[in-house]
Amino acid sequence: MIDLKDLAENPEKYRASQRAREADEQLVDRVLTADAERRSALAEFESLRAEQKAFGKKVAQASGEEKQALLEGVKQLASQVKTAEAAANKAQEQRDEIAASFPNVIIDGIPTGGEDDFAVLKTVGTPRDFSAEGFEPRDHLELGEILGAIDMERGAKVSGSRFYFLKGVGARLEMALINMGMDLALRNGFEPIITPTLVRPQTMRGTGFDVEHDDEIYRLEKDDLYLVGTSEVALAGYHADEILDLSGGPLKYAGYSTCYRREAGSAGKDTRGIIRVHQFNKLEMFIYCQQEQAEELHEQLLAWEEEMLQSLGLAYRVIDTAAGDLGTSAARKFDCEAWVPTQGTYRELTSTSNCTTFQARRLNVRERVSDAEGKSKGTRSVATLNGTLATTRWLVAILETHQNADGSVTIPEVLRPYMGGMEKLEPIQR
Ligand SMILES: Nc1ncnc2c1ncn2[C@@H]1O[C@H](COP(=O)(O)OP(=O)(O)OP(=O)(O)O)[C@@H](O)[C@H]1O
Ligand SMILES: N[C@@H](CO)C(=O)O
Repeated sequence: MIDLKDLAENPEKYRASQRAREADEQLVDRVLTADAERRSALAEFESLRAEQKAFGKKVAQASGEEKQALLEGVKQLASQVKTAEAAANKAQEQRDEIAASFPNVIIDGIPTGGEDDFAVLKTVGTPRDFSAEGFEPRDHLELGEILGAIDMERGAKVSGSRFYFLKGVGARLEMALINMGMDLALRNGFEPIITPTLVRPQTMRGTGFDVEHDDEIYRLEKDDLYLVGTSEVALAGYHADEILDLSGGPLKYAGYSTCYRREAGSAGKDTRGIIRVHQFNKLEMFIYCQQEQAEELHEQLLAWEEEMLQSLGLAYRVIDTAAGDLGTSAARKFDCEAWVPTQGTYRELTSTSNCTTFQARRLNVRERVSDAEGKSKGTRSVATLNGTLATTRWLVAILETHQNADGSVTIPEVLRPYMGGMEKLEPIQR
């Protein structure tokens, strides 16, 4: 949820944000109008309530015929108060609904426009030149099959398209990657956490998902529960309706979960292998912090993602996502895209978002504030941030980048301790 007081005081900032997102800037005026209507309906209700109270006193003091006459007025007033209360509640609901549809206000200076208007912030590492090495690289699925690591056919037999089995060294490689990421997170003060993957609608909505219209989300109708596409959802809901003590620094969680995505808008896209699947695993960083710390911690999240990518020997670039591709909750988002040799292009492996106070407002996560003398000044919203530390999709870049002409794959050194010291994945005999 945006800060409605700030919107009322600085409407132009919100209009500019909407323009940068290529979204409807008139939404600003609709929120302002809905808020004015809410205030006026509330004022009408309160004034009638006051009148009703005063009238009640008058009736109590009256007697006989005068009282009988006044009682007629009591009935009439009660009915007016009821109508005004219903109108005030409705106006409040309408204001809340329209305000909830307003996306986060962007951080000044990020690229404007849509999906293709990102800015490349840097490119790190050099893509491996297979033609110079004299062999044609195999794609991750071919490698996965000859290594006995990925089985798409049986995935489709059991669950349908975009499902797969990770097995043998494939299963081990993913676990190794997650454990390596978890160790990095632990070194940097994150608390490991395994989250629920089914959440209530209010948790989804609070995180910024439009459960009524988002086709990406799997829903369990009978139970009114949603399967998460990222543990960010459960981690954002974790401290809902709480007042946090951030005096000792930010709260940092490293959440591990399976993620589910319908990929409804991706028909025909990435149909081969495990780039775009309905179910994958992810290690997620999630931070609750003071508002002033959010931008610096966002850079830090990006740095941890880059540390993972670099230590695995992957070539990648970092992009600053354009406003129109941020999603509802983010004010700024950096993606890291790793080079995928057989696609001759960079593909997204990580995404880190600064959601400023947007999710915290919706989920009512606050902290206490005090003045310089330590006198309490009430509470205010915290900021939230998230970032990907490892996912199943990383196997695509790792397998393709580190493959050898004979179909084996050299395991990056940093992963070896997590794979019992193994140095190479060897093709299996079938
Ligand atoms: N359908 C999917 N299959 C496998 N991995 C995925 C999928 N969707 C997302 N991921 C992984 O989760 C990370 C974070 O998800 P995010 O929501 O940023 O993806 P996205 O923007 O939908 O990415 P893309 O459009 O490239 O699928 C991605 O960087 C990727 O590693
Ligand atoms: N939760 C974020 C970062 O992983 C996402 O899914 O994009």
